[in-house]
Amino acid sequence: MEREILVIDAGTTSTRAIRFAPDGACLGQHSAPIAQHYPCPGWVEHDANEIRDASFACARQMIDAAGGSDRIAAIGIANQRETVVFWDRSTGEALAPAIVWQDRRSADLCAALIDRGEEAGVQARSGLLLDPYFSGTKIAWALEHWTHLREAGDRLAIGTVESWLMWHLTGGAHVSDATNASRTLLMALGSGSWDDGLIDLFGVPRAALPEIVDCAGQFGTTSRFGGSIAITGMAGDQQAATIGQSCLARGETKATYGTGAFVLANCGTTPPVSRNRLLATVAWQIGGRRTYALEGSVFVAGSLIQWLRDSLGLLASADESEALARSVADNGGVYCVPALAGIGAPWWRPEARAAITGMSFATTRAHVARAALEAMAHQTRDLKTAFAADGADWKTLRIDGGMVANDWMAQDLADMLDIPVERPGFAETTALGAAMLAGVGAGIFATLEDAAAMRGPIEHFLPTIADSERTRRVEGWSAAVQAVVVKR
Ligand SMILES: Nc1ncnc2c1ncn2[C@@H]1O[C@H](COP(=O)(O)OP(=O)(O)O)[C@@H](O)[C@H]1O
Ligand SMILES: O=P(O)(O)OC[C@H](O)CO
Repeated sequence: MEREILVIDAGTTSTRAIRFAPDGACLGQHSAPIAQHYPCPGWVEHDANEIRDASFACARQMIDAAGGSDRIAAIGIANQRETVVFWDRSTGEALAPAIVWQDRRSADLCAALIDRGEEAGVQARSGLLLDPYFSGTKIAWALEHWTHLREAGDRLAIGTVESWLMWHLTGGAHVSDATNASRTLLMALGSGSWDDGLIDLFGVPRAALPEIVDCAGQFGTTSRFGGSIAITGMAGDQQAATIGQSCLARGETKATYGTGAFVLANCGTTPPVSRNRLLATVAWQIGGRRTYALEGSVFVAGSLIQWLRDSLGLLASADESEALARSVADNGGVYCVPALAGIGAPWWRPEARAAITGMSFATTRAHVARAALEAMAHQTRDLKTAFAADGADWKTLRIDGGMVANDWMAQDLADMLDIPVERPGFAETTALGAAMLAGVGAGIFATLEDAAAMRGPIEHFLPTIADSERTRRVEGWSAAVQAVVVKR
């Protein structure tokens, strides 16, 4: 019997372990929720120990189900990106809460750096923008406000979530893969190394940072689950999904609709330069050679549906949004701009706040639910315009993530983008991409193209609506979005 690949996918709201056969068949999965902590408005924290312990408990369960560590050929890791962990090298203990990608606490620092005229230089070197989303200003904030981190001196280790998990899996390897490193604001995009100028700008002690490594290779072994297992794949979750969607050729594009929504277009082996406030990022690095992507990051996607359900009590379940959207002929003039955590690409306004516009006494919760789902297509369409202006127009869009179980939304994306939309039968594309990387790193596959044989069947959604209807809806959305995008 062929041995399996185990993936740990440490996401924002949950972490999971998934078993794959080398042919791509999913052999089992187990997940655990991750508690979200909101100590102040705009702050989002995780307990780093919980991420580690829950991820490893899921992994142990799946390894036991597989029949023990001997049955596992390799481990791959995918993770929520930008979230930053601080720990003590001598004990391995977390020294502070993990500051999550959605956290806005460094908004003032970003604004000050923008006012000082730093953004163009930062973008030219890192491919990113000055937004609290990225790890660099979160680290700067933590070092300024949490004095015990500075006092830890040489004992301080800083890393993103894969780095934290790798440390504990291997018993002390301090590494980060190039995709995760490319989200920190500290890496030079062209060279794949830490950038001294950026490190100085954010006041980060270089010795606290991990070594930047490939996404596939022999990164170390773990004995946590019995016998020794090699860890051979590692990538940020959105880059892993790009690989899992087999966006391996230039121009191929995917969109993942989970807590947030993230669109990545393969841009080949030269770092792209955005003139339309998209991000340039590493898609993967293998053999020291980087493939790049342009990215549009939308901060609020599935979390909008969760908010309608949990905070407003407007939905009984996330699934109900589909039945409600279908129950009305149109949105009744209602538009929802989900800037609940500021608004990301292509506007990048951390101070923007959400709005539901166009309501009357005739408005029902079905109209609001429909407007919330429609917001996904509208936000994606705005990104499509920005990508096209940056020379990366999409011919088709490959979609995945928890939200795309919603057939109505998948069709609405095809209708509003006016291109075919492809949805894989197997939704866990992030884990699949990490398994593909681990398979390459373990030598099961020679290349990612070979590993793409793990991908299963695809379902297609084709545009059906008239141009006039699309135009009418776009005009309504544009008016609503203009009302929330606060000019600096
Ligand atoms: N049928 C559905 N319609 C709309 N949204 C959904 C549906 N099912 C799940 N969601 C949303 O998808 C999100 C979960 O997706 P997932 O990819 O698991 O997220 P993440 O990996 O970011 O934790 C939740 O925010 C949930 O509200
Ligand atoms: O955990 P997810 O799937 O919402 O992904 C989060 C992203 O990596 C943030 O950049």
